[in-house]
Amino acid sequence: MIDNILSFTNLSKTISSVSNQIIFSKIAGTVPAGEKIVFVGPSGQGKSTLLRILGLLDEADSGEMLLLGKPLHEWNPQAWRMNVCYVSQTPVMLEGSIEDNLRTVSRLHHTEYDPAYAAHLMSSVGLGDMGLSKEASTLSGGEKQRVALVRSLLLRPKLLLLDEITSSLDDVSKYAVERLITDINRQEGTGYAWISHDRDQAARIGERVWSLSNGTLSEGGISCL
Ligand SMILES: Nc1ncnc2c1ncn2[C@@H]1O[C@H](COP(=O)(O)OP(=O)(O)OP(=O)(O)O)[C@@H](O)[C@H]1O
Repeated sequence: MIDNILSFTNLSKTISSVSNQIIFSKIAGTVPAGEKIVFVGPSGQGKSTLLRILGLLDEADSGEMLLLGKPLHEWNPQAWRMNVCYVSQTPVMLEGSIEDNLRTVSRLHHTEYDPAYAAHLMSSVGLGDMGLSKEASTLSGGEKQRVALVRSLLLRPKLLLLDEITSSLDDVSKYAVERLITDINRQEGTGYAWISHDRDQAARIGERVWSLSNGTLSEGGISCL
C-alpha cells in the first residue's frame, strides 16, 4: 500500500533570465493519498512555479520527485501527466469546439472518451446548458476555466494541481466547482493541492495547508490560516 501519491525533496528553482533569482531552494513536501491541500502565500513567491514543476510543465533545477513511489526518471512523462493534472488560472483552449477540447485529452492519452461523464462534469460546473459544439475560443474567461477543469477531470487523475481555478467565477459557479472537486475527492480519493488567495475558500476546501514564503515551503493544519 502506497501512502503518498506524490513526494518531493530538495527541489530548487532559479529564474536564470532575472539575475539568477532564487524562487525556492531545497524544498520538500508530500501529498498523502486523498489529501486536500490548500496552497497559500504572498503573490510572486513561486506557488504556480512549484505546481507547474510537479505537473511536469516546468523543470526544477535540482531535486527528486516520486509519484506512487516511483522516481520521475522511471516514468513516461505522459503517464505522469495523466495521474497528476495541472489546471491553470488562465487556461488555453485548443482549436475547435468545446467537445473537440474535451475529446483531445482522451486522444492524447489513449483513453476512451466518456460522453456521459463529460455531460455530468459540465453540468456540475454550471455549463450543462452550453452546447458542446460552441467554438471554445469564443468562451468567456470563467467558462474557459471550467471547460479546462472538466478537460482535466475526464482523465480521472490521482492528483489535481489547481491554480486559482475559480478566480474568474461568480459565487454560484465558484461553489459549484468547490462542491464537484470535494465530491470527487470523497468518492474517488482524488487528492489536490489548490492555490487560493481567498481565506474563506481556503477554509472550505483545505484540510492541510502549504505555505510558500521567502523560498521556504511550510506545512501545517488548517488552523494555520
Ligand atoms: N518563465 C518565467 N520567467 C521569468 N520569471 C518567471 C517565470 N515564471 C515565474 N517567474 C517569476 O517567478 C516568481 C514566482 O512566480 P509564480 O507565478 O510562481 O508565483 P505565485 O506565488 O504563484 O504568484 P501569484 O500568487 O501572484 O500567482 C515571480 O517573481 C515571477 O515573476
